[in-house]
Amino acid sequence: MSNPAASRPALSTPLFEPAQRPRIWALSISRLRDLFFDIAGEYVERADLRIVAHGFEDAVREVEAAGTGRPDVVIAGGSNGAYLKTRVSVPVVLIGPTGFDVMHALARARRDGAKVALVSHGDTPDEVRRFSAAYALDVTFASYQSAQDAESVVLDLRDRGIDVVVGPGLVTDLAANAGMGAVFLYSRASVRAAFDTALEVAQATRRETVRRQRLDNLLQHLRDGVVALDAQGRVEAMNQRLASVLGLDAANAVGRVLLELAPDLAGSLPDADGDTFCTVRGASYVVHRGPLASTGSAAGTVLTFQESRAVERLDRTLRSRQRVQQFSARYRLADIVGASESIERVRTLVKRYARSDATVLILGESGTGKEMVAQSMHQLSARRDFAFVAINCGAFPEALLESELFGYEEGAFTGARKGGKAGLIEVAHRGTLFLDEIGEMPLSLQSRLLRVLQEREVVRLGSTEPTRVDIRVVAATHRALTEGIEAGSFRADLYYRLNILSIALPPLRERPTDLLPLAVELLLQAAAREPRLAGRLPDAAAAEHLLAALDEPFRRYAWPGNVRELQNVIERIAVELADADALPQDSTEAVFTRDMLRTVAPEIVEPHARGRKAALSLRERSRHVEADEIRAALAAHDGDRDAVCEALGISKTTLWRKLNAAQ
Ligand SMILES: Nc1ncnc2c1ncn2[C@@H]1O[C@H](COP(=O)(O)OP(=O)(O)OP(=O)(O)O)[C@@H](O)[C@H]1O
Repeated sequence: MSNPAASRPALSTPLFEPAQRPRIWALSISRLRDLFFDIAGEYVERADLRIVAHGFEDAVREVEAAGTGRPDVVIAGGSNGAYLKTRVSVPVVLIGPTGFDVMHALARARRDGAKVALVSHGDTPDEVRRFSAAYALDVTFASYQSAQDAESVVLDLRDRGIDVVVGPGLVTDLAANAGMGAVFLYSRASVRAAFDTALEVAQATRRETVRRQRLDNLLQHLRDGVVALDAQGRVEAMNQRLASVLGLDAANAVGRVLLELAPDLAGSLPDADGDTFCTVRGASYVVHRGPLASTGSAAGTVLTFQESRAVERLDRTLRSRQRVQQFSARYRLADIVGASESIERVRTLVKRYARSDATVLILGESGTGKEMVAQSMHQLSARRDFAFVAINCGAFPEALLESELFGYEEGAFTGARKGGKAGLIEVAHRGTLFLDEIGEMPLSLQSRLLRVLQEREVVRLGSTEPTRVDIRVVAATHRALTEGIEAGSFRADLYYRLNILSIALPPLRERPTDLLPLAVELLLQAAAREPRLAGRLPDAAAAEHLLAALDEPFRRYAWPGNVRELQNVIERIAVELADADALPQDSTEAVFTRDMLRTVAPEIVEPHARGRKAALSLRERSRHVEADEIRAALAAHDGDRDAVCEALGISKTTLWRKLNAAQ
């Protein structure tokens, strides 16, 4: 079996596709051309080879006229090669005679005549002189610099009695014309060596060209303006982006001093490596300066120009993203407990409205689960992968609510954070914005919110630039907004914008069948948080068994605080249960739990009993304890409400409510 790796070309000598073979031109107007033809056949597979019968200025013209079809490298000998080297824009490989060539040519010349001259372009190489001395050869050395020179050198040698001339093509052609003997200096080996070198140079040039093109492409694709400068501040490369910013032609800029091309930049570019702000033609840029090191030459500089606005926008997006992580919906539809007809209706509406993008108004007394419904709807909607942002419109003073909702630019007001801040409307982009207690929103903000709903754009405080937002708004209220409209505290047009779809949440007292299932679920949740209850309430059946005796007093109670109030009662029961040594296993159970209820919430068991006052004061006491705890946490967290909510495991709304409830 053949080994495929063996047939693979070595990496250092890549084989080019026919269309990509290096283009090599061999240029000569002398007998050198015959040698080119002789060995060209050996290279046709590896190069796109052309033998051109031109030399000197004609050859330069031919090469440059070829444009993109220009050779990658040219091969030439003698004075022609030296002439081309400084005049064509591609590398020139010179054919040089080997020591063997010289020896061989001189030996042949001696056979043809007694007096021999070796004519070389430029100075005669030292090794040739040494060789000739070592073998006591009687050889005259002569050299020429240009084609014109060559003729007079040859004629002079003839006049000096030289019989045979050894030299490059042009010299031997002239010698033959002058009736002298002529021995061509170059052998096949020296031409072959030149071809091999040309191939290597061409391949390296090709690789370099490809690399340069890639780099150039990369440079052109950058959204920032980029310029590379040499140690003297001259442009080595500039991308189109920066050329447009500076109003320059990128190609013409290369080789010229940047500050002469764009004098406006003088004084505003960074002096050392780092960043600075600079204004170009009315727009502000963040300019970064970095070193451009290259071996063998003084270090240059690379400057990148980033539009300040783009940096700001990016910063905004990043900040928003970070905040989005804090804004996610915890509740799902399955968390909504209850099998009553009214709760089933709520579930149906949540599912239906989740498919729509229209604004929803949720109506319901405090603690009926309005936020839970809003979160469930978000979770079921196509926006579920984006933020669910909730804000209690009654929980903040007007100025704070405004900056929280709409965000602000740096310097918009005293104390405005550096870099500004995205408002919650922006944070909710592509997600849901839940405006709790919308009825409490101050009138001035109602107008701004209305504009956001109409235009789907938000303008930060202190800014004039609107930012597009794609949000779904869900608002909630515990009081009839129509009353607010009549009282002049709520805008009618905003009400109609909000009340497109609506869900009314029934108070707990209107769905007595949900009481026990809710109590069971809440007790299991409380037990899960209470290590002393671990294992003592293994499942819903055990919890239901324990709470069954409370169903009847629960049904008689009005639950003004709805599910939240029930939650508090169950929480207290859980604490009592945790304190009790063991749960009763027999018929004393009902007495046990009712007694417990009487202790933790006497107002439920005996609504009109004397104990009510005491019970209320008990509730008040617990509220104060909670509020004190929250205040202590706020002090410990330097007033950072988010941190406090995180630490205490409560929502911002709850935090606000608990603080207010104890007032
Ligand atoms: N049907 C339900 N099933 C389970 N838990 C519920 C249900 N309804 C409400 N809750 C719980 O009651 C508490 C209050 O719910 P939520 O905060 O959603 O009410 P709200 O109507 O938004 O209250 P407020 O108007 O006071 O802000 C939450 O802890 C929630 O988990």
